[in-house]
Parts: sequence; structure tokens; C-alpha cells
Amino acid sequence: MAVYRLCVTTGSYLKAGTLDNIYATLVGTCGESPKQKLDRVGRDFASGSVQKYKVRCEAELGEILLLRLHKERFAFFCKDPWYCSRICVTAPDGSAVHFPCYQWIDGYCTVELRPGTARTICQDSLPLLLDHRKRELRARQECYRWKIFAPGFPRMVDVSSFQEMESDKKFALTKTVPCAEQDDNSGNRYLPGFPMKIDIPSLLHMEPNIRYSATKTASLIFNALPASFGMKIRGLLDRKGSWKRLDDIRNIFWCHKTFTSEYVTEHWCEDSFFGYQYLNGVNPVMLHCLSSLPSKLPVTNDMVAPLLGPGTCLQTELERGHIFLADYWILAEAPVHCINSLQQYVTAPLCLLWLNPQGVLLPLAIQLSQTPGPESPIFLPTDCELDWLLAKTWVRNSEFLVHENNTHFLCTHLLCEAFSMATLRQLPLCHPVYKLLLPHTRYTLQVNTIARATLLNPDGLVDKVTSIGRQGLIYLMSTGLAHFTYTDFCLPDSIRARGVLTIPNYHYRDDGLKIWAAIERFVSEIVSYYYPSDASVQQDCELQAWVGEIFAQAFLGRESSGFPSRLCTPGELVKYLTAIIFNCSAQHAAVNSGQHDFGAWMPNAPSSMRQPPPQTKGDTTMKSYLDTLPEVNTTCRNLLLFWLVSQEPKDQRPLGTYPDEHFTEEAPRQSIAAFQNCLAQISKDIRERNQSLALPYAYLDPPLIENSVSI
Ligand SMILES: CCCCC/C=C\C/C=C\C=C\[C@@H](C/C=C\CCCC(=O)O)OO
Ligand SMILES: [Fe+2]
Repeated sequence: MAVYRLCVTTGSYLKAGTLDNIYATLVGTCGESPKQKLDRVGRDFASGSVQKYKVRCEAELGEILLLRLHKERFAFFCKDPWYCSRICVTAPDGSAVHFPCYQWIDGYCTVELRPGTARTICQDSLPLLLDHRKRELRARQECYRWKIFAPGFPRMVDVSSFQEMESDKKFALTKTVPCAEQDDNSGNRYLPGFPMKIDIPSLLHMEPNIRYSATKTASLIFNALPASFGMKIRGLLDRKGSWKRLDDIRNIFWCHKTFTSEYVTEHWCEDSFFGYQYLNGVNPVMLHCLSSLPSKLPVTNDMVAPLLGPGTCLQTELERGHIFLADYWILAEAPVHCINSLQQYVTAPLCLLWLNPQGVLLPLAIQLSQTPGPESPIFLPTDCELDWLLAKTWVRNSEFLVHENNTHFLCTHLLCEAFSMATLRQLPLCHPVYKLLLPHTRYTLQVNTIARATLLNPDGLVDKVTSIGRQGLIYLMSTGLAHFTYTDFCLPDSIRARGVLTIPNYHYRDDGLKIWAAIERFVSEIVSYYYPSDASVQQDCELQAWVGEIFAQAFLGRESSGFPSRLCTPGELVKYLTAIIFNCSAQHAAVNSGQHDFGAWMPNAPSSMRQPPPQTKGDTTMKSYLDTLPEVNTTCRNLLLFWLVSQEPKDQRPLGTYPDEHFTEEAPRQSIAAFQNCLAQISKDIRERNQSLALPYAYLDPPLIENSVSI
């Protein structure tokens, strides 16, 4: 008789425990144990419990290859989901094998787990294990299916398949009809008290392993309700018409003021703060260094000489690499729509900036369209104050649109969703890249599903608050994806290509590069441990299918994007994984967490403009300025969203924390510890630097960065 001891850990999430019966079977190289019920005196599998059981076999099983967990009905009780964290099996000779699980097991089924030692497909030779990999992936591909949101968009998760799974329907693996056109919109409706439509059905059937935890859901609701209730009872969410005075905007939030939101309210008019936001605001990716002016922006030396001062000229400053451009060309053909039944406007400005000898970035000239001419005057800091303020506000509106739709939603949320999907569909649980990436995909499918149901749906929040609405968003994101490159995706390359390596006080760049380097060091240790040669990368067909699927589904197979469609060396793999982890964590934090800070003072980030851009100078009054900014209800609806998404709902996991121990070998665990030490040092340096700054930059302080896109 051989006795194997099992130590079973149930997760400590709310309702993680189960009343269902759990049985176990051990499969080894020398045979299989009988299926045995895991049953002790008292309550089994309570939330947070660690319980020990014995599995008896007639003879020893040899090397343990698989652990089968069977979940079956208990008496007359109905199905009770179980979150199993891990199981440790101790063999009769005292050796221990760890089986990471970290998943919800729903319904009555059998789950087969492999020991925690990570293995690529090339490292497996036993037919049993090769077959297990295949079956695991087939099941995942059946569960997580791609769907097309709109032509030109990265593909996304098909949530209706979870409902279909529940009702055991049969269907094709990928739906090819764009869902923006095919959906039955009957579930998309107004709920009492809500200012926009909500697509309820898509929220109901989330697969438990990608669903927000109860804590996170409760925290999101808890953040939303008091803020929306406060605005509702003051009538702000329903009040149409212009703001009567700029100062009234200060009173939208009385208890959600932050140090930065107050700073913005004080300094928003200053040119130096306008320039600062290109470096350390929520959209720090726009600037390109110019060596000559583009013909579409005919700024002359005479125009800017008063600002440049004596001893220099535009040509000299161009030669010195001190002239930068923010070009909003992408907005030129964006459709516009109506809000509160009134036509809204959009434009595609060009904003020229100068890095002065004191190291301060200042706006030099603004042209509010891509076509120069008498109807598109070039606005200058020397113009009258309100003309210049209005021109800058138009640029801030363009910033809002490009930032929210492309820098934020497309390049972090949607791309990270595609990475999550490919990881779930193409890599088995035992694959080292799965173990590495899974923590960086946590809650991404869920938050994007919520965003699609509340923001991107017809008459959802995007239609209610932005000048371009949902159709404009679809245009902007598909055009953005068609131009997005691997260079843009990799921070060091993007900094180099944009020529912004030496601008002083560019904290996003400095902190971002340190975090990039820390991730790169960590990833290269993991990769070199599992991929000793070029051949080991090239022959890993699961890895190649994963990268191929991302290329096809996220980047729509566009070769000119520069994204790889296959990986040939460990170095290429390191860069690719580093970029994915950086964008899922740090990049999202940099472009997400400051939305309330920089947007609460609405004129700094207006979501829509109600008058056409000025074609002449000297006509702007405070009244025409206020009549151009969004109406009261539009402002408040947008600020509600900014408030909500700037705070990560509870149940956070900061960058580099891996409480789910997917890696069980010593080497990767040491690499994780070294990564954590490195991030702690970066945090210390950032906090020290911030002490001497008038406006601290903390968005890339590692403890404040989430591992994944989860809000
Ligand atoms: C006012 C109530 C809205 C409720 C929505 C609840 C949560 C939001 C869920 C996800 C948000 C994700 C992203 C959205 C970002 C950009 C979308 C485009 C917005 C725009 O163009 O206005 O934020 O992290
Ligand atoms: Fe976000």
C-alpha cells in the first residue's frame, strides 16, 4: 500500500469555498490511483482553508504526471463554484510535488493539473502529456472566442460565448460579422437614474476566471454611487446649457480634490504648464523633435521672434533640436455628432513647442487645422489672452480625444485584451510564458467588457460626452491601429524615434525607462532559463502560435506595423515580453491614473467643443469661450467617469507582486525576488526625486502601478 498526502488550499476570495464533493486521482509514470473522495470530518474546502487528505494506492505511482480533480454534486445541493489555489502532493518517499491551480472550477467537471515545473512543448515527450496540452488548449479555445467589434479594431473576447457555453449551444470558433452591426440592441437601454444606456446582457455572463472579484465589483460600485448621487441631487447630471462662470467648475467635486487637481486648477492657463503636460500629463507620447518645419505649418521667424528673444532664431532652435511638434492629424477626418441635440465640432491642430534655455517647454504657435490659409490663422502667445487661451483649449480638446481613444483605450486596454486572449488560447498552464504573463492579464477582459457595455455602446457615455461620439471613436481607433508600430509600442525605441531623449524633467520617460529595464532584466532571466538557444524558441510551436495569433488578431496581420509574426531568438522573445508586460502595467498606469487629476478642471481637458474653431483673431470673449466648452451635464458625466477610472478598485496587485505562485522552481522564484528588489529601489528613487518637485510625478511609482489593465 502506498499513501500519498494531499494538502489542498482553497482561495480566500468571497464564496471561494464549495459544498460540492471533490475527488482526486493521481496519474504517475507507473500507474493511476483510484479516484478517491477528499473527505474529512467537518467542513471541507471552506474559503481560505488549507486541508490535508490521503490518497491510497496499491503500489507507488512513479513520477507524478497529472492530478485530476473531479467536482461532483453533493446530495441535493445545487452547483457551487470552487476557487482552488494549489495542491501539494507528498509521495511515500517524502518528495513533494506542487500543483498550482488558481482557478474557479464551475459546475460538475474534471480538471487535470500538471506539476508546477514549467515546460515548453519541446521539453515534453510523453504522449500522455503532449495529449494533455492539446486537450487543454482545445477547451480554452472553445471557451475564449474572438469577436470583431468593428472593422480595423483589434479583436476582442466574445462574451456571448460564455452564455452559449452555459446553454451548451454549438457554434463556430470565430464570429466574423462585426458586432457593432450585428448586435441585437434590445438589451442596451436606459436604467432609472443613469445618464446613458447600458448594455446589460453583455455584463451578465462573464466566465468566472476572468470576472472581477466580489471585492473589486463592490469597490467599483462604492466609488461610483456617492459621486454620482452627489451630482444627481445637485442637478448637475441633468442640467443643460453653458457654465455661467469658469469658477463654477471648481464646485463640481467638493470632496474629490487632489493635490494635482488643485495644482491644475491654479496653473492651467500658464504656457509652461501647457508644455509640462506633454511630458508628464496623461498623454506623454505626442511630441516629436523637428529638424525642419512641415510645409503644412508655415510659421515664420517673425511670428515667434518675440518669444525666442534676442540671440537666436527659429532656424537655430531647429538645428539645436529644441523645436517639437504635436500633430493631431488623425482628427482631420473624424466624424462629429450631436450632444443634447446640438452639433459639436472637432479639429486637427498642429502645436509647435520650444524648449527654452531654462529647460522649460513652451508652446510657440498653434494652427487649428492641417490646412494653412487665411481661414486657419496661426495663433501665438503674443495674441490677445482669450484668443490664445481658446487656441490652447482646442489643443487640449484634441489631446482629450487622442489620449482617451488611442493612447489609453486602444493602445493599453484593447491591445492588452488581445494579449490576454492569445495567452489563454495558445499557451497551456504549464508553459513558462503563460506563467509569466497570466498575472499581467488579470481582470482585463472584464474591465473592457464593462467599458463596452457602458461607454462604447450606442448612446453610452462616449456618445453622451465626446464631440466625435461612438462613430468617431471607431474611426479614430481603427485609424490609430492602422498606423501603430512596434517602435511606438517599445518605450526605448519610441523615445529615440521621437527625438525626446534629452528633454529635461521628462519624468514619464525617466521613470518609464527604469521600469522597462527592470522588467527586461527579469524577463531575460526567465527566458534564458527556459530557452537556452535560438532553436528552443523557433521550435516551440505553442509560442509561435501565440505570437502569430497576436499578430493576426491584434495587429490584423499588417506587416508594416513591424510587430513580429514569429520569434526567432531568445533576445526577440525578451523584447516582446518586456513590451507586453510594460504596456499592461506601467504604460496603462501612466495614461490612466491621472485622468481625474488633469481632467477634473474641465477646461484643461474638454471632451467636446460646441462652436467651430476660430477663423479670425480678436473675436473671443469669455462668453464665447464658455459657450464653446461642454455643457454642464456633459462635463459632469465625463468627470464622473474620470473619477471612477482614476482609482483602482480594491483587490489590487502592484507591479511585480505574484501572490499566485505559478512558478514553483527555485530559479524563477529568485528572479521574481530580484525584480521586486529592483522595483523597490526605483520607488525609493522616485519618492526622493518627487520631494523636490512642485508637482510630484507618482504615476510610475511601482507600488502604485497595477500588474494589469484592470480599470
Ligand atoms: C459614468 C458611469 C460610467 C460607468 C463605467 C464604469 C466603469 C468604466 C469601465 C471601464 C473603463 C475603462 C477605461 C475607459 C477609457 C477610455 C474610453 C474612452 C472614453 C472617452 O472617449 O470618453 O478607463 O480606464
Ligand atoms: Fe484604463
